[in-house]
This record gives sequence, structure tokens and C-alpha cells, in this order.
Amino acid sequence: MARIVFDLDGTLIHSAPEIQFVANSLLADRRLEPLTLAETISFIGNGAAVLIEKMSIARGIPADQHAELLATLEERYMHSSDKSEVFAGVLPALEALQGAGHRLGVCTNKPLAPAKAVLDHLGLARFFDVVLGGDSLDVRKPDPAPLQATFAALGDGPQIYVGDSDVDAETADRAGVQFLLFTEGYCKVPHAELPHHALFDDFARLPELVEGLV
Ligand SMILES: O=C(O)COP(=O)(O)O
Ligand SMILES: [Mg+2]
Repeated sequence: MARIVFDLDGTLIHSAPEIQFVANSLLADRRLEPLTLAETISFIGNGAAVLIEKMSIARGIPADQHAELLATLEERYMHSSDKSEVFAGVLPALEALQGAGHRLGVCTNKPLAPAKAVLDHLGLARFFDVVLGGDSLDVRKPDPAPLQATFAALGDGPQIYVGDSDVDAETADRAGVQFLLFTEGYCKVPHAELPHHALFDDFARLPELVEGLV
């Protein structure tokens, strides 16, 4: 049986509207122009601190306000899961993989507490034996350490990582694990340019792709 680790934002869940909503509440506090969805998506992938940094540069917020913005963002993330949705086909795919005996985990750059809250809220928490967030270790993706720690917590067996972005492709490559690239998420680079073992745009295909790798 394999160990299969998933990225969260843009892979299991379409969370950009949620992130946009929370980020815009911070901008509204300062009477600054809201982010569009496309802008928000371009800021997702390297964790909450980088999102705050990119948003601040785009709206001229000085760096000495970043720490306070980050703390408020994390707190508001906790109380807001309504605007995220599970991508089509994810639930049956997770059921099939778990039913086949594979062990599943999540490795995200989203801070751990809101990551767990949204997994709970959307009924996904029950599938995962381990969840690591962007603040679980001192380093985050594309450093391979969080992904390696997630696999280590799942025991033995072939290692497959499923993600949506350039950050995930680099992380998998550096960790030396097989990578399945979901093409409907928030990638900043053309998919063909990223190292991957297979691409997919529909979670209905995931169980068969996994069987092909193990
Ligand atoms: O929080 C982010 O920036 C990205 O989160 P992800 O690693 O789940 O895609
Ligand atoms: Mg992602």
C-alpha cells in the first residue's frame, strides 16, 4: 500500500475566494482597494506570510505592518470556511484510495490551525492520518522537509505527492517522490514546464493514476 500526500489550496479545495475574502477584509480595514480573484490566486502558494507580503507590495502597505496583518489574517481564517469548496470528484477519490488501503496525509503551506479547521468544515478531516501546515516546521515548501516529515508520519510504502503548483513540483522533486499534478488549481507556471509523473484535471482519474505508480 502507498502513502499519498495531498497539497490543500488549489488541490483538494478551491479556497481562493475564501482567501480573497479574508485578505480584502484586511484591506477594507485600511480603506485600500480590494484584490481581484486573479490577483489573489497569483499570491497563493508560498504560505500566509508571503501572501501578506505580496498583497502589501501591491497596495503600498509598509513592511512594519506585516506582522500585525499576518496575525489578523490567521485569526480571521479560523472563522471563515464558508467560501471554500471541495473540488469535484475529490470525495469519491479519497474514499476509493482509503478503501484500497492507502494511507493519506496533507502537507500545505496554509497555517496548520486554519488548514485543520477547513478540512473539518468540509468533511475531509476523516481521510487524513497526518496534516502538516506551513507553520508546523521552521521551513515550508518548496523546502522538502515538511513533505518528508508528512510521509515519515505515514509509515512505509511508495510515496506519491499530489499538488497543483510550481511550489509543489519543486518540493516533490527535492524530496525525491513521485508527483501527480492537478491542473485546475493555482499554478503560476505552464504545467508542461514542471517535473511531474502525470497530469490530471479530474479527480475521477486519480485512483487509476495511483495504481499505475505503485
Ligand atoms: O497557503 C498557501 O499559500 C498555499 O497553500 P497550499 O500549500 O495548500 O497550496
Ligand atoms: Mg496548492
